[in-house]
Amino acid sequence: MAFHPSAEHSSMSAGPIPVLDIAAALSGDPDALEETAAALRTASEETGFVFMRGHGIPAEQISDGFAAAEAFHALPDAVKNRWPVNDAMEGYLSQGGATFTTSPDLSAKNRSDRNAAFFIGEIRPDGAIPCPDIPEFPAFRPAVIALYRAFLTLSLALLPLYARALHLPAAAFAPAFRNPMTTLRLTHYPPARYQPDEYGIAPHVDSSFITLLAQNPVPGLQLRLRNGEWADAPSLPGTLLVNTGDMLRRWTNDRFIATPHRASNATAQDRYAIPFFFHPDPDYRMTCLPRCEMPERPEGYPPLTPAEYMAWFNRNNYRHMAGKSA
Ligand SMILES: O=C(O)CCC(=O)C(=O)O
Ligand SMILES: [Fe+2]
Repeated sequence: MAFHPSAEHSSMSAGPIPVLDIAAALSGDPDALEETAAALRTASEETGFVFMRGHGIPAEQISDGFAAAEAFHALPDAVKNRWPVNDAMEGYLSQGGATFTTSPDLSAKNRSDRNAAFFIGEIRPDGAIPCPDIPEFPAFRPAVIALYRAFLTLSLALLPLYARALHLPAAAFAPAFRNPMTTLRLTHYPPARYQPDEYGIAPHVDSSFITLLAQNPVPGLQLRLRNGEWADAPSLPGTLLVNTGDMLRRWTNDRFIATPHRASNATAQDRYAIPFFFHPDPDYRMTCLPRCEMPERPEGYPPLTPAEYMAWFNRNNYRHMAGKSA
């Protein structure tokens, strides 16, 4: 792993990915908020991925999440299929159920993605997290709920940083995230020998505003740099890997980039991944953010709601959603 510390924390990077310590900004120090937001602006304009340190989520909560993912996927199919993935994208999607194709320039003719995933969907208006209780595995629900809540709390706490990174008032995003669309995904990539055009997860950009990805001890994630080359994401213990999704890219009129990425498991061990996808409220109309106007597209993209975006995204990526309109 290439790791180049320097005097300025804002200019550290791990391989191609900048490393940002967010602790001081999250503590409410206004100078730290500005300094960290400036570094986040550069990372979001140039890389689209950033390792965040000082996020405050205990390592134990994350390792409990990985243990839950591993134990869930080890359950017999008959147990996992008690919660087949539904139209709200909640539940178990067995291998063969998805081919990521919403980025057609990246993945025109892919085979099915070689992963299975369990999706824990939207938090309910009363605050409940829709995670099933698995009698065969009682630790599952508490571990998943703790991690979901930690990721949700952190995502909300990052909004002032993203707002300042865009030169907006710190509270600018608050009205768009009153009841955010969020999904926690527990993915299993078994060891595999891949055919051409076959991946653990095919090249794609995430649908999200941002995605938080639990730091993964097993390699396999690659991102496509702006020069077109695919680079390995290094492992950086104690951090979270945060990337800009397509909604934030579109909302900022391409000022922040959504970087294509893909994952495969070429190791001899099982690989698990835990991304948390954070979107604005389903019915919030995203119109071009102030200061993101550009001469070639002065009004930005046409207004769009996350619900409309997700209907398109799910229809095109997941077999059971094909042909569904909302
Ligand atoms: O497996 C990984 O490391 C990343 C997974 C991913 O990109 C996704 O689920 O959207
Ligand atoms: Fe992704």
